[in-house]
Amino acid sequence: IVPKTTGEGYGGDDDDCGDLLGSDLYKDICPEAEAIIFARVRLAVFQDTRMAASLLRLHFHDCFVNGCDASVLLDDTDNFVGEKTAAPNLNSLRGFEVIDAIKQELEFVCPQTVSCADILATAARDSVVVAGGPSWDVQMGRKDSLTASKALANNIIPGPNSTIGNLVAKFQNVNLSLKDMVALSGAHTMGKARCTTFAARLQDSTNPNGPEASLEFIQSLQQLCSVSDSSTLANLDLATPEMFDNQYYVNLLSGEGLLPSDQNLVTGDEQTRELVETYAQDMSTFFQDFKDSMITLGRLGPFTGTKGEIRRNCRSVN
Ligand code: HEM
Ligand SMILES: [Ca+2]
Ligand SMILES: [Ca+2]
Repeated sequence: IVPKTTGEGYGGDDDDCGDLLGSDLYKDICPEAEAIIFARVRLAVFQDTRMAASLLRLHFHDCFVNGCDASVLLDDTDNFVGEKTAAPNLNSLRGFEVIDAIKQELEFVCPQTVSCADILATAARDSVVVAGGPSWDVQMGRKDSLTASKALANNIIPGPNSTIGNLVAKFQNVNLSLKDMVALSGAHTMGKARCTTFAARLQDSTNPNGPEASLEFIQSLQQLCSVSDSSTLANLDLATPEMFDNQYYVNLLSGEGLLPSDQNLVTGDEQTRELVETYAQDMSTFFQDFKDSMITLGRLGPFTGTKGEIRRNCRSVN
């Protein structure tokens, strides 16, 4: 395995952070692990199709903050503040119970063997597969953190009103490229967002720099969000919200991206617009780039080496 060389503690080949150990780590020590995770993800998505989106996002919000170490799963306690109450996560992240159920079954079959961080990475992959997207081998061997950082979660995860410069900077901050950013944004081909996250779109039916959203699209959002209920949701992909496909990019080209940050991929920068055009035209290029970037995302360390552990319960340190 070639570790990604990075600075700032990301990448996992410095100090005692360890490294990923390959995709067949559990073959001998917990051969049922991947089948158990897949079955649980498939069941969860069957019961609630949005769960595929939610599980994918959990892995993203984990990896951005101190790497893929399941920090996002730690519950707050009287003397510990985790990441769950950070602005990008609060009243927004879902799927914790699915991860709990997977962990419980794995602890029964092979105690303290499969890390919560590896479960997150695998559940994210399986969610994409179940929703009709590409598959890839998940590199295993992440350890679970003993800590979390609410401050970092607040600062490092991009928000929905980010400019293109902001988006690129926040991805580059964790050593992900502009291309990774555009490809990974394709995750918004499924799932939902609250009205508060796209309020800026309700005003902006005429965008001087890019494709003009149809009045119908903007009006339907205005109507949806006119009810003052902070939990009202819209589909991130208005056409195929439950399918993992390249429709998200097609929507962007017709001005029908939901989040301001989504639409900025077309209006804000020539390089990102060209990638959007490529992915809108060619699903297989999108699938290839998406899985490459997911593997890169999943390699964000530290993998915490001797400092980490394999939690028995994903919500708390041992
Ligand atoms: C490029 C910068 C990104 C921004 C600004 C962004 C922002 C957001 C926002 C505001 C929401 C709605 C949250 C809510 O209303 O509760 C959302 C949902 C979502 N995001 Fe992102 N996101 C970005 C990148 C990503 C990436 C890289 C992934 C995964 C690889 C991802 C996966 C998702 C998914 C699947 C949902 C729907 C979740 C659900 O329905 O439960 N996003 N995102
Ligand atoms: Ca983390
Ligand atoms: Ca879709």
